[in-house]
Amino acid sequence: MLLNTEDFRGRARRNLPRFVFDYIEGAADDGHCLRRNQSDLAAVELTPRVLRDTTTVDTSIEVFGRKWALPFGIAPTGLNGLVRPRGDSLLATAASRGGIPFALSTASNMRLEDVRAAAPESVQWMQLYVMHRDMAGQIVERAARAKYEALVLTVDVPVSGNREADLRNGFRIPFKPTAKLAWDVITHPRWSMRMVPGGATDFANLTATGGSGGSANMQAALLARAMDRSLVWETLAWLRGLWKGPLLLKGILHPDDARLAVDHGVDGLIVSNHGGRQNDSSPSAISALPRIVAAINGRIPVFMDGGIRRGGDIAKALALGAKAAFVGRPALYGLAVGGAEGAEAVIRLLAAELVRSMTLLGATSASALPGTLERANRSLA
Ligand SMILES: Cc1cc2nc3c(=O)[nH]c(=O)nc-3n(C[C@H](O)[C@H](O)[C@H](O)COP(=O)(O)O)c2cc1C
Ligand SMILES: O=C(O)C(=O)c1ccccc1
Repeated sequence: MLLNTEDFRGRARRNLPRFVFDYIEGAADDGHCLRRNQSDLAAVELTPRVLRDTTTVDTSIEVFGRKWALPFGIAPTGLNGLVRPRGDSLLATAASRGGIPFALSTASNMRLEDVRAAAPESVQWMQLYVMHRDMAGQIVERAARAKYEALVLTVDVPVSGNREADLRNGFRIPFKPTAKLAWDVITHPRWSMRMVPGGATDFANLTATGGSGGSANMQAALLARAMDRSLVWETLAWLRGLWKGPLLLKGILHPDDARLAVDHGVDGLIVSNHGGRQNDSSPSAISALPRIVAAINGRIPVFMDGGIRRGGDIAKALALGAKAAFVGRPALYGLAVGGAEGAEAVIRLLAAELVRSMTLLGATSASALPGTLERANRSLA
């Protein structure tokens, strides 16, 4: 029975070749940061308020003038086409059915225009990696034309984190097929067969989110996470010139960086340690959140991701001041288990858990959740 996201994780593990599952699970170094994301969420206490009318619980929020049915979205993840062919459009479809936003990674296996076409009416954001500024400029221009509504610049990958499982599996650049990889693929025939009609070529065509602009060099740079390391705060003016919509920074953990972001005209922040995949000594996202919320003091919306596995975790993020949370791996578990339907099932599961949590807490709207946080919350001391 698939009762929770952990059940989906177990099923995904069986369905996927080992190198794909390990890539999804991938954490930096010893996985301390990855585990911290979840253990610090587990330690947060919310104190119920009782005898409040909870006949109706409203989970919706408004972000940049758009309504979200639920206070969470799907985080940008690269190489979704490895999980399922056309994985990006399947996730976009699932998000659209759930009334939540989908963020497309620069490292998508599909053209950004095609992903937008899968869910033209729903909220879709574009995540940006800058390997080369010309290339980034082209992606931004295309994203604007395809009506992506916000641009998310990820700032915590100046270089790839050290993912030793990927190295051991031979899943790296330069890519060399090995007997071990071949065995991995052969022993997962359902996955392999799905890849045959086009998925494999999708993957071979990883084109920096869409074809035209992506030279072979750029693709290799993206896969190796070889980013332009000369990006600095002043560079944001260049992006602001290219992109007129909301601009967010993803991967902020230090309150001083949060203040700098506001000073440089950024419209939103995603507090994140990249799901524990980058710097292993980083604080958990949930523990970094309150200090950043305090530094921002309501000037721009603050989002978070990292370790969300239950609807109750979303309630905790909102209680600590996040406007909404994002989920990375759980959406991929759903995708691996059942395509768009599987991802939608994960969204519905998290939604049902969230509504139950809010009802138990006596919070009938997202904005009521901070009130369930007691001053003397032991877990936040
Ligand atoms: C397989 C995988 C690929 C990812 N690729 C990207 C990416 O291309 N761009 C990005 O900004 N973040 C990427 N992330 C980070 C996610 O956006 C998000 O920060 C993280 O997954 C949240 O943690 P969670 O998986 O515990 O929910 C990736 C994460 C995973 C698991
Ligand atoms: O693995 C990741 O976390 C990630 O951000 C990424 C970057 C480039 C290509 C694929 C994934």
